[in-house]
Amino acid sequence: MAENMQDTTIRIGTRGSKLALWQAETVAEKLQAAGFQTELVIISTKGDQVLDKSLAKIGSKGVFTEELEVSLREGLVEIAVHSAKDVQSTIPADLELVAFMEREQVNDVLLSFDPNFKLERESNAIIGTSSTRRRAQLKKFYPNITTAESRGNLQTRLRKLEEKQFDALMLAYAGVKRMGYEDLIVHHFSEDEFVPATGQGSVAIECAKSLEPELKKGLKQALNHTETHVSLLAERAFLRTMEGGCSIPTFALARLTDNGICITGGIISLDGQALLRETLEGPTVTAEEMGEELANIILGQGGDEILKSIRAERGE
Ligand SMILES: NCc1[nH]cc(CCC(=O)O)c1CC(=O)O
Repeated sequence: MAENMQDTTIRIGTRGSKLALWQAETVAEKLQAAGFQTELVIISTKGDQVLDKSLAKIGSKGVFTEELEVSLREGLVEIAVHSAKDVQSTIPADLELVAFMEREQVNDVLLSFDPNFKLERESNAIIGTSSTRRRAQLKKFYPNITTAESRGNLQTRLRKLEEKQFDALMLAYAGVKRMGYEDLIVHHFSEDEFVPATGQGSVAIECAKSLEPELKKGLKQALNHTETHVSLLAERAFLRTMEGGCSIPTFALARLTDNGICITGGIISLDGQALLRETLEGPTVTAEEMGEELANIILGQGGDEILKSIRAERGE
């Protein structure tokens, strides 16, 4: 790292939830190890403030990111830390994603306070989730399950589980692991059936395009995980081409293979009845093209109709 960077303090913008803080602190530690000074700046987002509506109903893009992006633009922070899953597929032209942190295990899990809880195919349990993707996938693969809305941060959702508002709570393994709730896991969903949301399990670092190039380089060196980055390029290109947004049940998961990169992605109708899913393999240099191609295949197979009917149902 350049000598003159040793004194640079990186102000890190983050949401205030426990998970967000864990992620921001992990970023801070990595930056400190690379010789930077750091400071956390907590910023509340619409997604933190509006808790009585589902994410699909809050609707606007960037529910968890917009206020952080404003702070970048106003020069209040040098970087913003996001769950990669929460970052819109197209970010504003004056900002950029400078790094993706190494991905955690990507699958979804079920949490319950009843250690004997077993998820059978015929289960008629009530499962808490606030994700349209998870609800649709549950309807498809576990048709007798009822889902219940569970907005709020992980602690709030666990309280709802404790109050027995549902029998089990469905979450990303990554957040559960980071918060130390692994003891409550009663089921791991397969990532073949429950293909995760784009970016699940990775942390994305955003900055202003105008940040000094040397500093950007230093940040990238300290924080970026190349394999994760390539996978997320493919997944985000898929999402961008699908124009999915966070409340549409699209999904995509890319992984590096011996020969290149493999991406699986698709879309599922809200009632779980129509599921489109395809896999492409190719060289890593074509990661983004593959994401786009995969989306075009899915759209051509009827994905465009599924998107249209979801938007019509919502009155968009
Ligand atoms: N929008 C909520 C959100 N954003 C990131 C995570 C978990 C961590 C991750 O997937 O990286 C979660 C909670 C969840 O889906 O269970």
